[in-house]
Amino acid sequence: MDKLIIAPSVLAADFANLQKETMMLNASKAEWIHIDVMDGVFVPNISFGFPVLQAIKKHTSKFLDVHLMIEKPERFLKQFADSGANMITVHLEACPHIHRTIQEIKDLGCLAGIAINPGTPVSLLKDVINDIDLVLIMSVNPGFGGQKFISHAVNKVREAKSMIQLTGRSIYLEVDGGVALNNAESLIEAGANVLVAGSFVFSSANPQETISQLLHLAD
Ligand SMILES: O=C(CO)[C@@H](O)[C@H](O)COP(=O)(O)O
Repeated sequence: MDKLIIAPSVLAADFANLQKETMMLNASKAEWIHIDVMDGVFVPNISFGFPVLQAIKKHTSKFLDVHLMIEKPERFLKQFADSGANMITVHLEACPHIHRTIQEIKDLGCLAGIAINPGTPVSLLKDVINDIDLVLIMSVNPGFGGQKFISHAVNKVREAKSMIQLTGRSIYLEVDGGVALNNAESLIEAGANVLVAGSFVFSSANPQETISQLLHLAD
């Protein structure tokens, strides 16, 4: 099995104490911090943008995994890269010229990821899989934290894993939405190597311990 990475989603953090929450993640075993950007158009919710990313960047050296749930993300790639993104993931459904968008992300010095919604087949990644660094399988319909995990995502992870193996390249396989101890094991078994967890981490009594528990599933 590849090494497992936990990427807590700060969408579920206490925004009034973002510095404290970031410090808590710094002291945890989470290697990445997941940043959910929503525009109220691609998804029916608005979260935050550059100032929040910059504020988090100021207090961490962790890998910042930026998930853009926005229409035409190519308009803002440079600002996200300049604000501290290490990975920029865009939605296949939101990009009319996906290949160009991937190239732009890479030219900015970031890793490039593609996310697909629960209703989007994995097979649509076939023509871009060789160009990307990460596949993000959404296990909820994007827009909100705290939703119920859609179990079909496990089959999609398995399918994406096979597609990745055929490339012979090392590509992160991430799952996002409703991830918790009761489904993480099946996701890991199916081939996921990055787990995003928002409410499960931040609503727990001991978020650092919860992150460690998720990581131990891969032992
Ligand atoms: O992108 C999204 C939601 O659209 C996610 O990153 C959620 O923020 C994950 O939250 P939980 O489902 O883990 O609470």
